[in-house]
Formats: sequence, structure tokens, C-alpha cells
Amino acid sequence: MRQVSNFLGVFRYSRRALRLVWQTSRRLTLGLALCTVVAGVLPAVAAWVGQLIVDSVVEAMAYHQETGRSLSVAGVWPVLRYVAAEAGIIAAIALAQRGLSAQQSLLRALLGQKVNVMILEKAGTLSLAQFEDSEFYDKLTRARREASTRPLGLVNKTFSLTQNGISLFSFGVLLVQFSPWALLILVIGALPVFASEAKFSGDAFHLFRRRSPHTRMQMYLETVLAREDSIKEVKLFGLEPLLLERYRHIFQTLYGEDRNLTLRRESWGFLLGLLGTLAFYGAYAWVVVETIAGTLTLGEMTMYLMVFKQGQGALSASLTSVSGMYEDNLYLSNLYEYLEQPVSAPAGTRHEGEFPGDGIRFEKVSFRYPGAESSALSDISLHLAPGQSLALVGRNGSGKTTLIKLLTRLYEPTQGRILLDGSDLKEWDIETLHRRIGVIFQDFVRYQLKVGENLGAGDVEAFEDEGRWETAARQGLAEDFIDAMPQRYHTQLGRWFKGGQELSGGQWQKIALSRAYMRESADILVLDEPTAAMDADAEAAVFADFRRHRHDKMTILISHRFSTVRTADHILLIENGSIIEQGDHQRLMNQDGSYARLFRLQARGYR
Ligand SMILES: Nc1ncnc2c1ncn2[C@@H]1O[C@H](COP(=O)(O)OP(=O)(O)OP(=O)(O)O)[C@@H](O)[C@H]1O
Repeated sequence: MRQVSNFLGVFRYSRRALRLVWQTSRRLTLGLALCTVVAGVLPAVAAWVGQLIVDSVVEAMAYHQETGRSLSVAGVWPVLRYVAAEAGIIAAIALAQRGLSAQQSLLRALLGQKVNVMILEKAGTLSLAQFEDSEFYDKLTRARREASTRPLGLVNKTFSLTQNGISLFSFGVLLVQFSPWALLILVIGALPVFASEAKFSGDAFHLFRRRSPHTRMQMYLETVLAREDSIKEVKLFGLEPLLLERYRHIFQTLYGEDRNLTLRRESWGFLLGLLGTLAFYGAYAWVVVETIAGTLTLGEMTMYLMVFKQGQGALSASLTSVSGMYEDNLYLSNLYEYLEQPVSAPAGTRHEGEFPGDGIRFEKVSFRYPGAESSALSDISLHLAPGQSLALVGRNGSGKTTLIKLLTRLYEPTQGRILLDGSDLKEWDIETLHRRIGVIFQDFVRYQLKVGENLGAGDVEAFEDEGRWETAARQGLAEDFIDAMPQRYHTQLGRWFKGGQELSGGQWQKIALSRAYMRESADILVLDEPTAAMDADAEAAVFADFRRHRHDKMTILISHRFSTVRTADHILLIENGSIIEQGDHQRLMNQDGSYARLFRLQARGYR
């Protein structure tokens, strides 16, 4: 029973794949269907015309022998007309097959693009938590790597199976006139090999799925070993042999499993295939004997021989389709699993808070990362009013960036709530919220795009606005080095594309800072260690400028440099996810606690 449902599983996703192909191009799908039917029926017609040729040849020969007449057009024409008809049929088959392959290539391109766009559109709706979940990330990688070519593969194979099915059926119609038993023997002989194909294809997929983490590790190692941003360190630390060895080791394990499966699959395929061949040649011998006995005409024998030959071909093609379809189906299940991944769409609709001008409030906020053992933040309460600045300090891993992730709604608090202008962040329309926040994270993105576009990324509405690029670059202190570049704002950045210029760490940081300034409409500015890679002059200038910006905006600054932190209106010292001291610089110094100790420690270092 399981085998049967396994086998029927072959068709599980065919309908969805077909719908996808139909939505991609109706004309091409119809053309494909038409060519499939034509290419399916015509071989049987050709076999039948073959019979007519032989029989009419035999008849014409007998006629000439009996009458002793010499060859005449009238005598030969009845035979030649069939030959001409067969030539026509063969030409039509060739046309249908060319039509099939042309339409398939066109559909492949269109469909690949459509599925990739679907995958990327879906990626845009997912939460950060989903991206950080390795199992989910695995699904995404698998979907991207394989599934873009699979839907058309499935449809092609479904069509090819249909085409071969039609051929086999029409051969059956011819064969049943000889003997229904012969037909039955052939069908029964072919079933075991079909079943084994379906089983092994299933095994292959499960193998593929189970080891996808290993495959992903292999892909990762490829990236580390061959990409410009990691090669510097890999070379200097001499990591190549070690990583390459790991890469080889993974391959060896995977290859061993592959080899086992391939050997089992092919040996069973061969043995069970023999059964089919046996049945086939049994029926073949039967036809030959019947012809010798005179029950079948020479023409009929020729037809059956052709039917057998082509039938064998159609059968093995169907077999290939079935095994491929099974795999395609399983891969598609992965694609749909990914596409159907539930997303908790932010449901808020607010464009304005209940108390405009109230600023940001955290009320007893705690947060634990999905799957983490302990909380990254516990019981955080704070208030930041417009025009005020807040600095977060604390050891590595104390929870500073996590607080920003909650504020920007990349994650939801596990307990407590965060209010903006008196309303819970959950109630806010997510785009309105994001428009109000300008943020640069430590790991900001270095887009391999033009300088200007790297700035424009901060405000999609002004993505191409050169005037705004220049203003932002001035505020972000990037103007000088951009002006010195060969094509100024139109210089390509990064090394991936032709003519790309690489920047220094500090210059990239200035680009990121300018990007945050692009967000003019934002009244909350968050800088997560924005100046770590800048020189001291630049840092001083950034903060001088920063103060000018503070009039009506809320600024949140994360930094390990106490010299810059001290100017903030409000300072939070965070340890293990909790606030342990807070107040302005003077107050914290007067308290003479951890902040004061750390401040003095750093000040000594600078002296
Ligand atoms: N995506 C994540 N999934 C699970 N745990 C995380 C994740 N990101 C951070 N953490 C954990 O949460 C804690 C707080 O991390 P966070 O990045 O907020 O620290 P931070 O104070 O910004 O540190 P740093 O000064 O090094 O930037 C750390 O213990 C870290 O291991």
C-alpha cells in the first residue's frame, strides 16, 4: 500500500507545477501540450503506415508475378503513396519535437525568473528571527539552489510521460488486435522496474535533505576559500590546507553515500528491467512464430516489430520521467514549504502615537532570543524624550545591540512593552515606524554599488537624488574623500565589479554614517559604534555635528569610548542584560560605581 501511495506521490505536485507554468505563459504551455500530443500519437500512426507499405508491397509483387506485367506507375503508386505518407509523418514528428524543445527553453528562462522572484519576494516578508534559524535558512538555501529549475523540469517530465503514455496506449491499441494477453504480459513485465525507480528516487531525495547541512558547510567553505573578503586572513593564517581538508572530508562522506545508492539503484534497475525485456522478447517471439504459421501477414509482423522497438524506447523514456518526476516533486515540496512559511505580518496601522512628542519608553522589557537558554535583556525601563540623547555602554555581549533590535522591531519583546509617542510599537504601521528611525549597525552593509547609491540606500525615496547624497556626505564627513575619487559619487565601490574601488574601514564607516543622515524624516537616530574605525579628529567632528542634530531628534549612541559617551544627556550602563547604573556623566561619576571606574581606566589609557 505504501509503495502505491509512494508511486502516486509522483504526481503530487504536478498540478501545482502545471499551474505555475500556465501562469508564466499560457501560449507556450498550450503549444507544449499540442506538440506533446502530436509527438505522442504519430509514432503509432507511422507504425501502422509501415504495415500498409509492406502489405501493399507484397500485394503488388504478387500482382506483377501473376500478371507478368512490367512495372508501371499505376502498379507502383499505391505503395509509393504510403511511403510518401510515412515521410510526411516522420517530418511532422521532427517538427513537433523541435517545437517541444524550443518552447521548453523559452519556458525554462521565464519560469526560472518567476520562481526566483517568488523566492526573493518571500524573503522580504520574513522576520530576522527566521533568517537566524539555521533550519529555516537551510530551507531557503535549498529552495534557491534547486527549485528554480525544478517546476519546468516537472512539467516537462509530466508532458514527456504523457507523450510516451499516449504512444504506449496507441501501440497497445494496435497490439491488442494481435492478443490482449501479449499486452498484459508486457504491462506486468514493466511494473517492477517502475516501482524500483520510484523507491530509489525517494531514497535519493531523503538523502539530499538529510545532509543539506553538510552541503551548506561545503558551500560555506568554498566561499571562505575563494572570496576576496576572507582570503586575506585565510592566506596569512595559512588556513587553506586545513579548510580544504575539511572540504574534502565532507565530500568523501557524501560521495560514499551517493555511491551506495547509485550502485543499489542501478543493479535493481538492471535486474527488474530484465523482467521487462524478457516479457518483451517473449511477445516478440510469439509474433514471429505466428507470422511463420501464416496467421499474421508480413506487413503486420513489420508493424509489430516497429511497435515493439518503439514501445521499448517509450517505456524506458517513461521510466526516466517517473524517476525524475519523483525527485522534482520532492524538491518542489521544499520550495512550497519555504513559500508557505507563515509570516507574522506586522498588523499595526498607526501613523501617529497617542501622545505625540512623548518619545520612546521601555516598560519592564525583557527579551530572550529564540532557542537561547537565558535572557539577553531583563526588566529594562527607560524614557527618552525628543531632543535628548541616550548612550548605552557595557561589556561585549551585555545586550546593547539587542535593545536596538527591539526598538526597530526586528524582534518583539518577550515581556513588557516599548512605546513610541505613547503607543505600543506593535500598533504602529511598520513602514511609518521604520521611516522615523535612522540606524547604522556595527555590521552595516558595504553595498557593491556606486558611492551615491551606498548613501541613497538610507532613504529609498531619494535613492538617486544627487543633491541629497551630497548633503548627507557632508554631514557624515565623507565629502572630502568622495570628492577625491575619480568619478566622485558615481565611483563603483567594492572589488566585485569592474573598476570598483575599495575603501578603508574608517571610510566605509563614514559612508554608513552618511547613509544614516540620508534619512531626513527620521527623528530617532541610532548609531551602534559608528566611530570605532575612525580617527580621533573624525570622531570629534562627528560628535560636534551630532550635537547640532540633537535639537529635535532623539539620538541613541552605543560606544565603548567613554570620552564620547560623556556628552550624552542620559547614560545607561548595561551588564548581563540589566541596567546597573544610569544618569548623566556627572551623576555617574559622583556615584563612583562601575561607570566611574571604567571611565577613569580609559582616561588613564589616553593620557
Ligand atoms: N541572533 C542571536 N541569537 C541568539 N543570541 C544572540 C543573538 N545575537 C546576540 N545574542 C546574544 O545576546 C547577548 C547580547 O548580545 P548583543 O549583541 O546585544 O551585545 P552587545 O552589548 O551589543 O555586544 P557588543 O559590545 O559586543 O556589540 C549575547 O550574549 C549574545 O550572545
